[in-house]
Amino acid sequence: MDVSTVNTLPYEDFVNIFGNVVEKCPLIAAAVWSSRPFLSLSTLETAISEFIDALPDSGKEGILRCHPDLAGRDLQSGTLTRDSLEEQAGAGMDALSSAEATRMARLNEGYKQRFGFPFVICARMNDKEDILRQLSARRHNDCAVERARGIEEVKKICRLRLQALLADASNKL
Ligand SMILES: NC(=O)N[C@H]1NC(=O)NC1=O
Repeated sequence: MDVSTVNTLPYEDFVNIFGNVVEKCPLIAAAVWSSRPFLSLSTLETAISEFIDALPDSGKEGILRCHPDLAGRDLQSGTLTRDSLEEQAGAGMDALSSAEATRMARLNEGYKQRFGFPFVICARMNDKEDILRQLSARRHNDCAVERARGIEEVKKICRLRLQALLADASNKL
């Protein structure tokens, strides 16, 4: 699907297609629809990024809270979104040894208790070892640093999801 097709989409279709580029935050797609026409994929990405940046800290934390834990309850119970499942499986989150799974669960819990939102990282850009290393290191940061860091990761996830959607010929309307 090319950007000129995207610009012709009524908001219902736009939200159906782009509603999960930020995990479980269709409101963001619904909001940036007003910024059409987009000159390119990167203009759409910039509109999303600017919308997120304009949110108060509580809104940014809300976005982080819409993300499932890595190797967490949703993965185990099969309730991840399709995007998230592909990303987590690609990083080997569905094939952790029991020692790794225990370590991940303990670190995720500690992180959430400290910050009140989950550890977020772009799983497509990291393998299992990177994820465990970064989770272990980032839990010592200040809350403001982690809020900003998590949002940077959300934007990376968003960019890769957008690229995949626009590359997918089956999205040609
Ligand atoms: N918590 C967290 O980072 N979740 C995710 N990251 C990613 O790339 N996909 C996710 O579900």
